[in-house]
Amino acid sequence: MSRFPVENIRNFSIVAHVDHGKSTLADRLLELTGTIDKTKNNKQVLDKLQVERERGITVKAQTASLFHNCEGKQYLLNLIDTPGHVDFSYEVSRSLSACQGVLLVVDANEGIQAQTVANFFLAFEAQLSVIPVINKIDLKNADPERVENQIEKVFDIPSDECIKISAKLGTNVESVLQAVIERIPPPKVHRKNPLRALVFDSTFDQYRGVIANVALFDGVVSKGDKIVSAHTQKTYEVNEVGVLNPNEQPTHKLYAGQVGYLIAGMKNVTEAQIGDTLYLHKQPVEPLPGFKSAKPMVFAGMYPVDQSEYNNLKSAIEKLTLNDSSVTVHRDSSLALGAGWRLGFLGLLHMEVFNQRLELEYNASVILTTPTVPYKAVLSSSKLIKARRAVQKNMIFIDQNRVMLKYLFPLNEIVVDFYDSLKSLSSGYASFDYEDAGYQTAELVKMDILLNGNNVEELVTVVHKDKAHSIGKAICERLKDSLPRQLFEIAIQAAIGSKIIARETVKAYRKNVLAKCYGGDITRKMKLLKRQAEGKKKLRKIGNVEVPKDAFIKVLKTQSSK
Ligand SMILES: Nc1nc2c(ncn2[C@@H]2O[C@H](COP(=O)(O)OP(=O)(O)OP(=O)(O)O)[C@@H](O)[C@H]2O)c(=O)[nH]1
Repeated sequence: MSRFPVENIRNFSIVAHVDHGKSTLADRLLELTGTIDKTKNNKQVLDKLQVERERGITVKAQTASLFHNCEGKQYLLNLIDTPGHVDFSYEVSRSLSACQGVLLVVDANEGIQAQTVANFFLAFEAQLSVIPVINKIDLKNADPERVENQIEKVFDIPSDECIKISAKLGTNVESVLQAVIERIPPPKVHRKNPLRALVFDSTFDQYRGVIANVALFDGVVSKGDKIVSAHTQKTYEVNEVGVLNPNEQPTHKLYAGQVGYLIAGMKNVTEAQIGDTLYLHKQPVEPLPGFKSAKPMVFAGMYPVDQSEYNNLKSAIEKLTLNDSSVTVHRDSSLALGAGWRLGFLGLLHMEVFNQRLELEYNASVILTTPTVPYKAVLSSSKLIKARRAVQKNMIFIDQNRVMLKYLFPLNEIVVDFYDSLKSLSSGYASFDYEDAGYQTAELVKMDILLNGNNVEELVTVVHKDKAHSIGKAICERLKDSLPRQLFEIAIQAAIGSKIIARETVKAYRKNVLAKCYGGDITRKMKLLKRQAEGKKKLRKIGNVEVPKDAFIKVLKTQSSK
C-alpha cells in the first residue's frame, strides 16, 4: 500500500435515485480496472447481502479498492457504492464522510428525481466534488440533453461537465474513471501525524468478531499495532488490516488517505461504534466529529415467535444493529407476545429489510407488530387544536414537465401507504422524499380494545380522532374473525376512555370435537380430546376469554400491512 502516495488516491462514492444504475456502473468500474473478470454474470457484484440480491436493491454501502493505471501512474481508487432508496440515506451520509467526491448518476429517461436532489445536497454540504453522470443513454426514450439542462438549472453545474454513459453496455465508462482522477481531489491527510482512523461502518463475523471499515485521516496502522477506541477507551491489538477488493485482502498496513478494514479482536458488538475514532496506544488524538445519530421515522414492536428464542433473537438484533446502526432498540414487553423490543426504523422498507435480514442471516423468526409514530401527549382534557392537513410550502418548476412540491404532512399520514398511492396515482412518475419537521399539535385519542370489558393491552393504539371509529371497527371485525367461539358470548369493543365507539359479538358455542365420532374406537375419541386440550395451552386468558396467540398476530399483522 506504500506504493500509493496521497496524490494518487481518490476516495469517491456513487449516489443516485433508486434504480438509476449505481450498482451497474460499479460493476463496469470493477471490470475496467481488472478488479473482477469481465463476464456476463457480473450483476450488482457489490450487492453482497442475500436480501439485496432477492430484492434487486442496494441497502448497504459497500467499499471496493480499485487499482488503475493512467498515463503511467498507478492510482488507488476507493469506491463506495451506496443505496438509493430514501430509507437508507443514512448509509449515504456516512459513506460520504470517507470521500472527497461523488458520481451523481441520473437516468437519461427519468431525469432528476427526489433522491437525486437529496443526495446532491448531502454531497454539496459536505463540500465534495460532484461529477454528474447521465446513465442509460442506450434507452429508446433517453433524452440526455433534457437531463443536462435540468442538472444545470437545479444544481448549477455547467452542462458540459455531464458525462453521458450506458453502464449496461459499458459505453463511455472510461471517461468516468478519467473524470474521477482529474476532477476529484486527493484526500487532505498527513501520514507523518499519529494515527487517526474513522470507523464508518462495521459488520460482525461469527469467527473473527467485529470487522470495522475505516478511513485513515492521519498516520499509518499496521498489523500488531496497539490501538485505542476513543469511544470506549479500550485497547486492542490489530490482528488484520487490509483493503476490500471487493473481498477482504490483507495488506499488513494502511496509510492515511486510504480506506480499508481492520480486525482487532473486538468481540462485543457494543465495542465497535460507528463514528468512533481509533488511535495508537499512548498517542491520543482529537477524535473526529463522527456522525449525527439517525432519526427513526417508523416504530414497530418485535417479539420472538417462541419466548425460548428470546436470547438468540436478542443476540441477532445486536449483531445486525452493528451493521445497521440507524435502527434504535428499546426493550418492551406485551402480555400476549411476551418479552420483546420496540424498534425504530427510517421507513417501512427499512423495517421490512431489517426483518428479512434477521430471517435470512440469523435464521430468526419474529413477530412484527403495527408500526406507529411517536407522539408527544399534553395531558389536558381541554386543549385541543384542529388536526392539520397537509400544508403546501413551496413549488419549484424543474423543467416543463417536472415540478417539485414541498408540503408539511402529519408523519402518520405518510408512513403507511402514502408512497404507494403517490406512485400509482402518478403512474410511477412521481418520486418522494421527506424530512422531519418536528412535532405539531393534533387531535389524537388513545383507543382501547376490550374483550368482555377487559382491556387488551397489546392492541392499544393512538389514532386521529376523525379516524378512530373506522379503525376501531376494522380491528373489532378482524378480532371477531380470529377468535374461536367459546361457551359464552364475547363482546369485542373499541373504546375511547369510557365511550364505546365500535362493537362486535362472538356468539357462544362449544366445539364438540366428538360430534363426528359415532360409536367407533374409544382411543380415537381420547386422541381428539387430548388434541383439544393441547390447543388450549396455546391460549391466553383475558378476563374469562381465551384468546389464541395467533389471533393477536393476525390482527396486528393485518394492521401493519394495511
Ligand atoms: N438500459 C439500461 N439499463 C440500465 C443501465 N444501467 C443500469 N440499468 C438497469 O437499471 C436497473 C437498476 O440498476 P442498478 O444498477 O441496480 O440501480 P441502482 O441505482 O444500483 O439501484 P439501487 O442500488 O437499488 O438504488 C437494472 O435493471 C439495470 O440493469 C443502462 O445503462 N442502460
